Amino acid sequence: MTPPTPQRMSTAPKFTRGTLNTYRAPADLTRVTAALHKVGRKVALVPTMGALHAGHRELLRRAKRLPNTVVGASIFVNPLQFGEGEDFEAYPRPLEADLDVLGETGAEYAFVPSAEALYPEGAAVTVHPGPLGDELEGTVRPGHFSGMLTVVAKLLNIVRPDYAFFGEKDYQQLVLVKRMVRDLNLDTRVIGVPTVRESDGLALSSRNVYLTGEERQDAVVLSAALAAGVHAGRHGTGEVLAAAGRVLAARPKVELDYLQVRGTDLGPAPVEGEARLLIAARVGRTRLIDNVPLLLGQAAVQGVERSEHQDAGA
Ligand SMILES: Nc1ncnc2c1ncn2[C@@H]1O[C@H](COP(=O)(O)OP(=O)(O)OP(=O)(O)O)[C@@H](O)[C@H]1O
Ligand SMILES: CC(C)(CO)[C@@H](O)C(=O)[O-]
Ligand code: BAL
Repeated sequence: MTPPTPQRMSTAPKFTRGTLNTYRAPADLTRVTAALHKVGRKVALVPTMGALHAGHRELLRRAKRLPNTVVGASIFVNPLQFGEGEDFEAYPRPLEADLDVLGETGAEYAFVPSAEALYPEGAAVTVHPGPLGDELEGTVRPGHFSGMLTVVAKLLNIVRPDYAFFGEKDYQQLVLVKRMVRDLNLDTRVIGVPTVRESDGLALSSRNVYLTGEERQDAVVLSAALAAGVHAGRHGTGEVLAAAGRVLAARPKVELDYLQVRGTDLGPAPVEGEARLLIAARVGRTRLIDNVPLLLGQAAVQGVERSEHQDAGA
């Protein structure tokens, strides 16, 4: 039997772009993915806030590599994760262009709910992120991670995806989503995807469109500082932060919110081994975040030796 694709389902999609069907009502999409599961298909979800760029395309591309899997994305600018004075109203919403991108990448469904459809009675019951929700991004954006986890929990319950893809660019988000899925026994495998960057190192972000020409040049200091930190990994956390700080000092207009070394689970940094270096800063009125993996202590020396060995064609 040929497995049904969403466009052959009884719930009528709003319109079609290539193989893409767009659903606005949560119940319609739930019916479609349940039917797909019944015939043995897997489902992958890429949650987004739209304004799609090459970072999102990479998430979709990775999802498309899965066998026997129907891939789709949600586009929803979630009011619950924005604080007062943040850019909820200004956030770019180029829906038609986004649906074109999804069609081009071979996505088969887009979930584009309204706020009324997702929160018909408001949001009285929400997900509590635990202590990590108040650290790093949480210190600057109180309540952000509760709002983010609440909408992600809802999306996972509506779509029931076997796989959900998240970018490492929002590393704290990725760690918290993984933790929520474990702690609440949600039946989805969360897959993290490395950050896609511009050729000068700037992490792609929907918010980059806010930057003026001069700010765009300043913004490169975030990834440059992280690269300097990684380079200093063998000397330990103190030297990592000092090296990154020296690079940041060259762009005094960039205002640092935080620069921290943490463990890969965002617990305290280890003395030795795998860690994460995270940064958040304001460039003009735009707030940007970035992070990279790094090796600390002797592990960094061995890491360099290993990659030199590989470069030598061993
Ligand atoms: N440069 C990138 N590389 C890989 N994944 C990314 C990148 N940018 C965003 N993502 C991922 O895409 C998903 C949707 O993110 P979102 O729609 O908020 O885009 P964004 O570019 O991160 O926007 P924002 O400016 O709000 O941070 C998230 O999982 C996010 O981590
Ligand atoms: C995961 C997400 C779609 C939830 O609104 C958002 O935080 C994002 O785009 O990273
Ligand atoms: N990309 C993370 C979502 C947010 O900044 O609200």
